[in-house]
Amino acid sequence: MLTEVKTNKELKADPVFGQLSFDDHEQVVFCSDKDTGLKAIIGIHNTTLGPALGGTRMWTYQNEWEALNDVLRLSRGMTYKSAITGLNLGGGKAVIIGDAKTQKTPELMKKFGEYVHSLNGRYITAEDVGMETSDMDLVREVTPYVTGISEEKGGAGNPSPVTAYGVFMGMKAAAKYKYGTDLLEGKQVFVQGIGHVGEALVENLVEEGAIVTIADINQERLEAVRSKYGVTIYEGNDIYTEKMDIYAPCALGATINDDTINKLQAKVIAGAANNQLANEVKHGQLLQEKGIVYAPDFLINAGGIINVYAELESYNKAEIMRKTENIYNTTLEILNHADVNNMTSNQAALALAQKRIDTRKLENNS
Ligand SMILES: NC(=O)c1ccc[n+]([C@@H]2O[C@H](COP(=O)([O-])OP(=O)(O)OC[C@H]3O[C@@H](n4cnc5c(N)ncnc54)[C@H](O)[C@@H]3O)[C@@H](O)[C@H]2O)c1
Repeated sequence: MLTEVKTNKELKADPVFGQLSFDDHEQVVFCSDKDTGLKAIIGIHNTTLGPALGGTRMWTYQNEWEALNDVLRLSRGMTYKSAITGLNLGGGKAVIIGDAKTQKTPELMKKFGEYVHSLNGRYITAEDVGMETSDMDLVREVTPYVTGISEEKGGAGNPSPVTAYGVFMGMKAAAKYKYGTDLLEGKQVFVQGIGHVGEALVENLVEEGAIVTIADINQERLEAVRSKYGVTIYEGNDIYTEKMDIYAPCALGATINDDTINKLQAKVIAGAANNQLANEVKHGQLLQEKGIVYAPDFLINAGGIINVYAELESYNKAEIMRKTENIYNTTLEILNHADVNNMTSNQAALALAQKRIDTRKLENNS
């Protein structure tokens, strides 16, 4: 085995604890297995409200820094998502470095499951980008600490349609706040990313009579969704400059950034992607100044976690949908709270979530 000592200059300073996104994570676990090619990172941000639950993402990260930053940002987001949704869950997330299309094997998934199991339930996994319910079924073979498994195996099934319904509810609430009506009929909505959630959102929007344009990097999916729902495929070069009422980011995060924010034509942003604001404080504030209503991502995309939580708490589909529909009320509450207290919607949502965590911490310590 070869090892190498690097100088301080060659080593980037404070790669884990020093990252801004580290934000007091309780635990970060690096998982590696030579035989299956597994390279994964599990982030456990906070377990005050319960075990850290969050999906596993498999993605072709440019480098390990990007993967680490992603898992830290995502697991922190899960803490606030569960807190604001009223679930007794903490925040965690996992990333697997690699191409889900070519590198994901049953052996790799089971090895990953063994790492999840080694945490004894402090972290419970589920699916995220690059994962299917069948992958969670494989993980289930080696650990009980997994949700999002198929209905045949006793799970609540694919959470994506429920996530999409919650996003739809959040979008309607944001429209109500901006336009005085939550009817989306006739509204120009751009859905960026028409994967599991994006497609189901398109279905909800088309049913309501919205004018939907879709964008994706996968041409096959674009054609399939167009022919199924009769929507328009975006053919331009820069979606951010297009005239639209509502922008629904349903691909990856950080699409609201220094580059895009000044071009954005939408009056409402409501989508499924996690961590849409590249910088929560700066970009949240810029959106507010531009009069763009931002429905916080971690608030409106909670349908999926409500769905998988049902597997732990044994509640039924009707209860899942009732809780998800309530995202409408919470979004309106947050937008009004932000307005009255002169804060951004993201800050208002974070504050409400943090309050619940702080209260529980006090109870736990007393
Ligand atoms: N699945 C859920 O229940 C759930 C729950 C909460 C949050 N989310 C978040 O919602 C987003 C979508 O999740 P999903 O399950 O639909 O994932 P998915 O992998 O099924 O779909 C993502 C889609 O985005 C497309 N895409 C990737 N990069 C793109 C780009 N630059 N421009 C346009 N399209 C691009 C992909 O081709 C794919 O079709 C993710 O950010 C995920 O973390 C999902």
